[in-house]
Amino acid sequence: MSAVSPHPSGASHPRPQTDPIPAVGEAVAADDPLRARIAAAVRRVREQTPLAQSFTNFVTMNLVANAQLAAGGTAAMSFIPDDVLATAAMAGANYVNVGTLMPFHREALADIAAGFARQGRPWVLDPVAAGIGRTRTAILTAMREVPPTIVRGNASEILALDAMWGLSGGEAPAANGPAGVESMDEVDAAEAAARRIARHLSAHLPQKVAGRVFDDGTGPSPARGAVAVSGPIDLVTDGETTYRLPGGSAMMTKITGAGCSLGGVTATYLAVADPLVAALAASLLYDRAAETAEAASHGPGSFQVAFLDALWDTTADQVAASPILRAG
Ligand SMILES: Nc1ncnc2c1ncn2[C@@H]1O[C@H](COP(=O)(O)OP(=O)(O)O)[C@@H](O)[C@H]1O
Ligand SMILES: Cc1ncsc1CCOP(=O)(O)O
Ligand SMILES: [Mg+2]
Repeated sequence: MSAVSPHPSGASHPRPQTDPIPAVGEAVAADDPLRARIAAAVRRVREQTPLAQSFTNFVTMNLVANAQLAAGGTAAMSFIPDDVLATAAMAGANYVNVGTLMPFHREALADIAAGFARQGRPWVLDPVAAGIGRTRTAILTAMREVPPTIVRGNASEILALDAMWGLSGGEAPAANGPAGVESMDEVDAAEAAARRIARHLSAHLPQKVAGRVFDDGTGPSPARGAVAVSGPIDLVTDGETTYRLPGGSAMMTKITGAGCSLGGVTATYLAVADPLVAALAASLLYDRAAETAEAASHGPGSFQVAFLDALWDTTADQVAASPILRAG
């Protein structure tokens, strides 16, 4: 379907097409326990208003905070290591996004990642524009030994991080490389890299993170990290199983911060759920909210407003009832 949105001036601006794309895998059954865990995470965020702290870029920081609040959480943005680590002691989870870099970020983020590992704090990394620039490469490379709990990025960023961390055992996965903050690679091209990164995160989970038990009694399962690869069909994996999440709206590519704020909301869910459920719940909430927002808007400005409202309005049952495909 490619709706052409009539512009008030009478001009028309073709909207990006959200094509129904066949995805691989078998449909997760309506009564699968995973769906109940996803619904419980969405409800817990709305009931508990968890704090997820963000060290994030200056371009989309406001949308990150507003999306976290619309999903039911609270926000705090910090940059100085002692401030970040003091706040981490009271936050349910944390978020680091390397979109815009300043000279002090290299030392600060090394201290922060080491502090999260030492304190056993869960955190999400969005490796924005991974592969671009010596400073960003040094920052992301240094995280290899003190990695996050979840990585959320587009396909090019995931491929670049896998290569940067040397996880492919020398096999250089074919990658087109990022075009700034946008992806030039297909989501499925990043599946093997995402699974390798998820297994690396699992092997480095601090005991305090791995041992978390949640209100619904879930955990500590064999705790695993998770990787979310965003795009036309999102892909989420814990390194053992891969889930594909069709749907959403291509209008998300016309607002800046869709991916950054998805990382922030993933951290909000990580405060109350295990990494896999947190990554699934956030990605599914975004897809359902984007569909609602596309139907209620006529351009990127009204889309972003409608999207925030839809993050607020989409119910736990709607998120849990989403199309989810599971592959080995
Ligand atoms: N072509 C598309 N169709 C539907 N949803 C999309 C499309 N591209 C991106 N999205 C959605 O937009 C959000 C941000 O993803 P993406 O644009 O890949 O991140 P980034 O902005 O970090 O590159 C995700 O929720 C993703 O599902
Ligand atoms: C445009 C831009 N430049 C540096 S960070 C940023 C925002 C990227 O946001 P997203 O990855 O969500 O599109
Ligand atoms: Mg991004």
